[in-house]
Amino acid sequence: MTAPESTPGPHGADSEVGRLRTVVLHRPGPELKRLTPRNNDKLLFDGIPWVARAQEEHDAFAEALRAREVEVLYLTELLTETLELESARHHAITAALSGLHLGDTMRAYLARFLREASPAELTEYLTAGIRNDEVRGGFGLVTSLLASDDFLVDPLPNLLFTRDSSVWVRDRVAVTSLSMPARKRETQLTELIYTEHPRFRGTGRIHGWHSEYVEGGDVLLLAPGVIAVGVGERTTPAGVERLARQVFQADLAHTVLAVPIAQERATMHLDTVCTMVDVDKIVMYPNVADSLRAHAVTLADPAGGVPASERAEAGELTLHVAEAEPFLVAAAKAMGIDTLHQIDTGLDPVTAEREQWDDGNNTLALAPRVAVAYERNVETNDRLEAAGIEVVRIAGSELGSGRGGPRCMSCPVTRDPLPA
Ligand SMILES: NC(=O)NCCC[C@H](N)C(=O)O
Repeated sequence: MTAPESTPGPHGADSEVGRLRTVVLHRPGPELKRLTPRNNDKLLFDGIPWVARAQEEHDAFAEALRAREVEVLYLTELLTETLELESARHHAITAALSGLHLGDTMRAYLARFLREASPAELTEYLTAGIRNDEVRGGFGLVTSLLASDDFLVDPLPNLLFTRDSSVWVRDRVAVTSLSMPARKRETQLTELIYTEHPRFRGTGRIHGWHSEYVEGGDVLLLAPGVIAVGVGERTTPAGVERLARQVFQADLAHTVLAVPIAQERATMHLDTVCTMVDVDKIVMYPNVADSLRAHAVTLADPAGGVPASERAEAGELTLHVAEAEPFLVAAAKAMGIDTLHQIDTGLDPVTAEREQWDDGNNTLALAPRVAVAYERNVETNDRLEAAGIEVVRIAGSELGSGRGGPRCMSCPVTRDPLPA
């Protein structure tokens, strides 16, 4: 079988706010129906979403993007198209069955079963998972000893948050490496799409799911050449070092700001505390604003005359790590602007805390000064408007139960470059 022909790119993004052209979303599907009060914590949801309503909310989000002439690509459609290719099917099935919990009998049965599935069925099995009581063969010790509702292939309810499993940096895509066990398999799928789908085949890649932990929600393209990376519950110090080396080597950035954030669920990613809404404006959780600091990481001796790619080959890529400075100061310096203006979430600490929890800071910029935000964060949205930002409000009562907002739920594939 062959996948449909499609015209590639140009794809890429060099900021958070250049006009958004193409985005990858995931419409919530059967994987959300796997959530129960017994497994929701492990699967990183704070509640049990009403799936039909979550789909309605998500459709309205996609419609708001299309109304602004943004091309919406769906992850499952890309995956199904990718799985029309025999090599992709083979990789996907092998990776999904690599877990040591299966045992040989069940693994062999599932491999045969999945090989016979159509591309659309295979997409569903890979995303919604397979439960022990759903299989019709492969019975043996593992089937008998596992509980009937144990998963043989885990569901991926957090696919909804397409931001985290890949990030475009200029014309390269970084397939990320997710730290939480419940999310690890997601990047097997994004890597497959970017490797095999005709639209993306040949795209230059950095990072990868075997690399040190970096999650897309921690990566903010503050300006062309300047990337902020949160280091906390998800992205590790080694992860930001690896990413910095790769972006310097490929000449994708001149500065990476390593930003320590509290290792807590409320601040799991940098984009839960701040997101860019204009070339020089950031919406930020005021309760952390004063304490947020950053180490500017640059290439040591960047003017040494030898290109970074050659120095990397020679094993000589030395990083310079500056002393930590207040985040806004370090960011403005690296961006070459006088001030990175902060817009606060909420008016008082309690409102700010509530709206931060409900992803008030997690906005998706469609262009400079135009951002999608959850409607529920009334105070933050008012403040954004007072600062001259057009707010495109969407409902998120069900979508938000996984703790992610419009930025988390979107992977920008193409943005217009910012005017020089
Ligand atoms: N960028 C983001 O902040 N993504 C939200 C991810 C939520 C998901 N339930 C998680 O815990 O990983």
